[in-house]
Amino acid sequence: MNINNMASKKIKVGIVGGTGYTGVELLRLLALHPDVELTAITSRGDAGLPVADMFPSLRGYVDLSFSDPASANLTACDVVFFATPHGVAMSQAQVLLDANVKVIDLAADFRLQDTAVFEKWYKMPHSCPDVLRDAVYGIPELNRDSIKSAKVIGNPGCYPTTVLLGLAPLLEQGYIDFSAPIVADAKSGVSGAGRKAEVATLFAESSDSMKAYGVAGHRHHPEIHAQLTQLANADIQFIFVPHLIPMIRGMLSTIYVKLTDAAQAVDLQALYEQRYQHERFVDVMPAGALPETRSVRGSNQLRIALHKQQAAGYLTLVVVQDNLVKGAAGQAVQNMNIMFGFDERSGLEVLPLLP
Ligand SMILES: NC(=O)C1=CN([C@@H]2O[C@H](COP(=O)(O)OP(=O)(O)OC[C@H]3O[C@@H](n4cnc5c(N)ncnc54)[C@H](OP(=O)(O)O)[C@@H]3O)[C@@H](O)[C@H]2O)C=CC1
Ligand SMILES: CC(=O)N[C@@H](CCC(=O)OP(=O)(O)O)C(=O)O
Repeated sequence: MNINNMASKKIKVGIVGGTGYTGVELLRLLALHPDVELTAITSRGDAGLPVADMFPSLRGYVDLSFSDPASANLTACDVVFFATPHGVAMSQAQVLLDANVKVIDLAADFRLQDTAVFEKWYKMPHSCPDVLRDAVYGIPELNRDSIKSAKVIGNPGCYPTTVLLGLAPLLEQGYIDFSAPIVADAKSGVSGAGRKAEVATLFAESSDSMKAYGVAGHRHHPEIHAQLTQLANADIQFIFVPHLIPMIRGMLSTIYVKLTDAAQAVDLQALYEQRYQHERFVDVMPAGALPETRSVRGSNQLRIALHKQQAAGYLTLVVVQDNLVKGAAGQAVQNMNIMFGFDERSGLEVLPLLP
């Protein structure tokens, strides 16, 4: 599609992996997007099934049926979202790019520029390093200008979005004392693990319990580390521990940082408010507020609160988001809006659901 026509004409959108949690979340957001025509939604096992038969929440809004990924007419789209496991998008990206189709991958295929690091953590070779080189890491509040002209977006992991947006204002000003490691203690609802059947996410295993996991190493550590290093222009020590908690959606990250002497004389609350004042989807709450995951459920909002820590010189940040929205599908739609010159808020002005 010619970029000059974009304001008037709907773009054709394909979703590979329409039966998973981020896939159905993309459908929920895109079904009401004024500039989008849903064109192809894939499933390997349920090709031919009307989407609304699997997801009654979409009855009356999505009248397409699933198509098999091998026969779906994805090259007729303007953009294709991959809401699939790691490794799927990179196997198809070049064919789509050759057909002038933009790609937004919700998995990790285009997040890590260092292919050796990707291969170590994802246990597979990277099949298209050339495409990766031109891909943009899709956090609009940090990379908006690059996203505008991107053809391929590596949509961030859910945990990294909370940590990076939580720390960006301090890193940009050089206000973190790197003599102590940055610590991020993060919690996710079970939808973060996807819809596929797994013992760990069975009701009886996860509904009345809480656990840390990936303590020895989680694949979001190198993703966060790479972005922090870039933002800080310095190598930093970073400790990250994710936890699974008994709720369906939502993510809360508590981040502990040591401040430089200079930062301790600064009004950091004012710094954060100023840094994010024009960002529709980042809310800096009043100093000392206690953000709750239910305050963002179903919305693309991410909320941050600053707390001066009892230990001298430390700051604690509490960040919440919905892992399926700002942590995945909502951020992907925000990226699409920027890539196609739409209003960044289109399809995303959804209020959080409470209670
Ligand atoms: N859940 C979350 O909170 C977040 C997830 N992500 C990432 O987004 C991606 C999707 O996650 P999520 O929706 O939770 O995962 P799900 O397990 O819920 O869904 C995966 C989807 O991929 C499809 N699929 C699986 N293998 C293939 C394949 N080889 N070719 C084509 N389609 C395939 C499945 O459909 P079918 O079997 O019908 O073909 C299904 O629709 C993952 O990479 C995940 O890491 C990122 C941020 C947050
Ligand atoms: C609760 C839970 O299991 N969460 C997932 C992270 C979801 C996500 O963002 O994953 P990707 O980086 O794989 O896209 C996990 O820790 O594996």
